[in-house]
Amino acid sequence: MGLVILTGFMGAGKTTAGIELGKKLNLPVYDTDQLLEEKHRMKVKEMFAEYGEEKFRNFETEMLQSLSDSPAIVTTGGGAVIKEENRHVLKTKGQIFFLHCDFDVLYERLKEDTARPLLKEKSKEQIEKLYESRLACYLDGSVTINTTGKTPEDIADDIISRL
Ligand SMILES: Nc1ncnc2c1ncn2[C@@H]1O[C@H](COP(=O)(O)OP(=O)(O)O)[C@@H](O)[C@H]1O
Ligand SMILES: O=C(O)C1=C[C@@H](OP(=O)(O)O)[C@@H](O)[C@H](O)C1
Ligand SMILES: [Mg+2]
Repeated sequence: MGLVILTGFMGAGKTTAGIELGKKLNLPVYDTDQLLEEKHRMKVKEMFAEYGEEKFRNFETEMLQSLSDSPAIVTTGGGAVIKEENRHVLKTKGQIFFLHCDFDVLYERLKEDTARPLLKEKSKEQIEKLYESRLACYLDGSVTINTTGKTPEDIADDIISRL
């Protein structure tokens, strides 16, 4: 079976749906941001502030490479699939599901957020540009799950029906 990997833009509900999926499939759930926070003993936001995005991306690549391919749910950070190298690693370890969500819905979830460093001081238009620039990476090698208007439980059920 390998890993069941959730990707998608910030706010798509990867972390939340992954927890539901783990409960339903009785599998462990690993959130790569949480693993990085435990390993480096600081929040993602602090890693960006202390080391910058490039170094955070290197930490993220190391983390993805270190994942075992034993059955588990892996919820990634929204930028984990930007690098081709990372997409390749994920494809070899399991099945990738892209949680697609309409941008306006995502924006409503993200507009008050202060935990995600990439949103800081960005306009709606700038965030939408980032979303659009990443779409091809999310689509690469993945099964798309349309999440707009669905609960985390619905999303987990949809993923299970495609396993
Ligand atoms: N299916 C959903 N419907 C409505 N709100 C959701 C859904 N999934 C997640 N959320 C909410 O959206 C926000 C972002 O969810 P999160 O799981 O952290 O997304 P991600 O890990 O993809 O960035 C949280 O406030 C969460 O409670
Ligand atoms: O899209 C991104 O580049 C990021 C998404 C975040 O994870 P979520 O997608 O879980 O918010 C986190 O990894 C970091 O803030 C960078
Ligand atoms: Mg998350």
